[in-house]
Amino acid sequence: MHTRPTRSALYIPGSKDRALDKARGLPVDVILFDLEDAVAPDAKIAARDTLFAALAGGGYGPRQRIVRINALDTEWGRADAAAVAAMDCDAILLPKVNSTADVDALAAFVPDLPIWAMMETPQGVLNAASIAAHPRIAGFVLGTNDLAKDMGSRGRPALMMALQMCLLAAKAAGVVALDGVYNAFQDDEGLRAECVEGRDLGFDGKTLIHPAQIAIANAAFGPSAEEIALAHRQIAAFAEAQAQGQGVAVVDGKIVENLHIVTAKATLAKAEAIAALESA
Ligand SMILES: CC(C)(COP(=O)(O)OP(=O)(O)OC[C@H]1O[C@@H](n2cnc3c(N)ncnc32)[C@H](O)[C@@H]1OP(=O)(O)O)[C@@H](O)C(=O)NCCC(=O)NCCSC(=O)C[C@H](O)C(=O)O
Ligand SMILES: [Mg+2]
Repeated sequence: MHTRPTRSALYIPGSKDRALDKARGLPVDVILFDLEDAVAPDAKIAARDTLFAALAGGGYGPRQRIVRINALDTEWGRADAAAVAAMDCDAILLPKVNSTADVDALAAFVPDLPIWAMMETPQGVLNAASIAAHPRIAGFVLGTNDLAKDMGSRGRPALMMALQMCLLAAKAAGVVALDGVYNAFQDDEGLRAECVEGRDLGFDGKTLIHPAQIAIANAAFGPSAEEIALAHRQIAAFAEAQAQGQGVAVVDGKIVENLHIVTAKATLAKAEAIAALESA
C-alpha cells in the first residue's frame, strides 16, 4: 500500500514564478512541476533555471514534488533530465513512455530519483505491464489528452479500456496510478463526477490543471466520514465475531470477512496519512 496521499496532483508551469510561488500555500498532495506542455518552446530553457530556483527556495512542505521533463527524443529532454537530477525534488516524470527502453534511457541520466511514467500513447498502454514492473517506476500518470489525440477518439468512454489496462498494470506492480486531467477547469460538477468515476475505477488520485480543482479531488479521493465510521464498525464487529470463533461478521446487512478488514484498515491508514499531511 502507498502511504503518502496522492488525492490531488496539480500541474504547475515551470516557467511561471507567480504560480510556482502560489503552490507553496495550496492544499494539494502532489505538485507536478511542468517543463513539457505547459511551457512554450521559447521559454523551456529558462524554465529549468526558474524551477531550479523555486525548488531550492523550498516552502513546499510535505507535498510530493515531481518534475515533468520533455521527452528524451526532443531537443530539450536530455538537458532537462540532467537539470532535474540536480534539483531538490522527489521524483521525475517522463512523458510519452512507450516501453521500458524509454525508462532505461532516463534512468541513465537520473541514477537516484524514482521515475514516474506518463501513460499517454497507444504503444505505452500496450506495454503498461512491463513499464509498471520496471524497478525504477514508482507511479503512472494518465495523459488522456495525448491518448485521445493518438487514438483519434472522443470522450472518456472511448478511453476506458486503456485506463483500465494501465490500472491493472499499476496495481499488479504496486505502483501509484493517477487519473488524467479534466480540461473544463470551471466545470465543478463535471470534475466531481469524473473524480468519483476515477476513484471507483481504482485510481489513487486525479491530475489537475487549476487550483480551484484541488478541493474536489481531495474530497473524492479521501475517505469520507461515513467510510471511516464504517471501517471502525467493521473492524470491531469482525474482532467480536473472531472472539466467538466465527470467521464472518455482519455489518449493515452485509458480510464482513478478513479481506474486508484489509480494506477497512487501509481506509483508516489513508485517513491517518491525510490527517498527518494536513497538519504538517
Ligand atoms: C488553465 C489556466 C491557463 C488558467 O489560467 P488563468 O486564467 O490565469 O487562471 P486564473 O486566473 O483562474 O488563476 C487564478 C490564480 O491561480 C493561479 N494559477 C492558475 N493555474 C495555476 C496552476 N496550475 N498552478 C498554480 N497556480 C495557478 C494563477 O496564477 C492565479 O493566481 P493569482 O494571480 O495569484 O490570483 C492555468 O490554470 C494553467 O496554466 N494551468 C496549467 C496548465 C497545464 O499545466 N497544462 C499542462 C498539463 S496538462 C497535460 O499536459 C495533460 C497530459 O499530458 C495529457 O496528455 O492529457
Ligand atoms: Mg500529454
